Amino acid sequence: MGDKVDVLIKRLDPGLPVPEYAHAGDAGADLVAAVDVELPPGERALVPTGIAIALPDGYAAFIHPRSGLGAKFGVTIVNAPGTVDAGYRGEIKVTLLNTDPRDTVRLSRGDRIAQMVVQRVERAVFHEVTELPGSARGADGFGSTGGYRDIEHSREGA
Ligand SMILES: O=c1ccn([C@H]2C[C@H](O)[C@@H](COP(=O)(O)OP(=O)(O)OP(=O)(O)O)O2)c(=O)[nH]1
Ligand SMILES: [Mg+2]
Repeated sequence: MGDKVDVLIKRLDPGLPVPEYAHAGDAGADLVAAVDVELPPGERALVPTGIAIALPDGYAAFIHPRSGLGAKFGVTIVNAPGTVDAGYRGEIKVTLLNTDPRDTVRLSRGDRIAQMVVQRVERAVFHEVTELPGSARGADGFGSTGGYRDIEHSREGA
């Protein structure tokens, strides 16, 4: 196990558990929904988790989707990964999105809906320049290295 960092946590809803890592070595601690949530196809909801935290300076927490919710039901997070700043003392909330075009997804209070990764973060000092140093990639991006030609892509009815 790597370094550990102490994070203060306040339960805003004593009926819910504090976040837990499911296994030793997991990067993300699971967050639960504090309320029942119904997500019709294509809809999103801002879901409270019942917790607030205080991270040390130099850290942030990132709210990532759970792969199982994504793979089984198409549920993801609109602003993934959500960023929780070290100075934020409000309730952590998760912007769930149902990407499934047909099925409504119903989640219950206490269901694990997201995972929180606590990381050390650097603060940049920005130095404005008129010319940036050269690099191997330069301005290439957005598929410049290829690999997309064999991907099938079509629109219904077209
Ligand atoms: O998934 C998220 C993302 C953010 N937050 C909280 C913690 C974060 O510190 C605060 C602000 O987040 P962000 O900076 O991403 O949102 P913003 O739209 O830029 O709001 P603000 O103008 O308050 O910075 O909202 C969450 O609870 N969940
Ligand atoms: Mg912001």
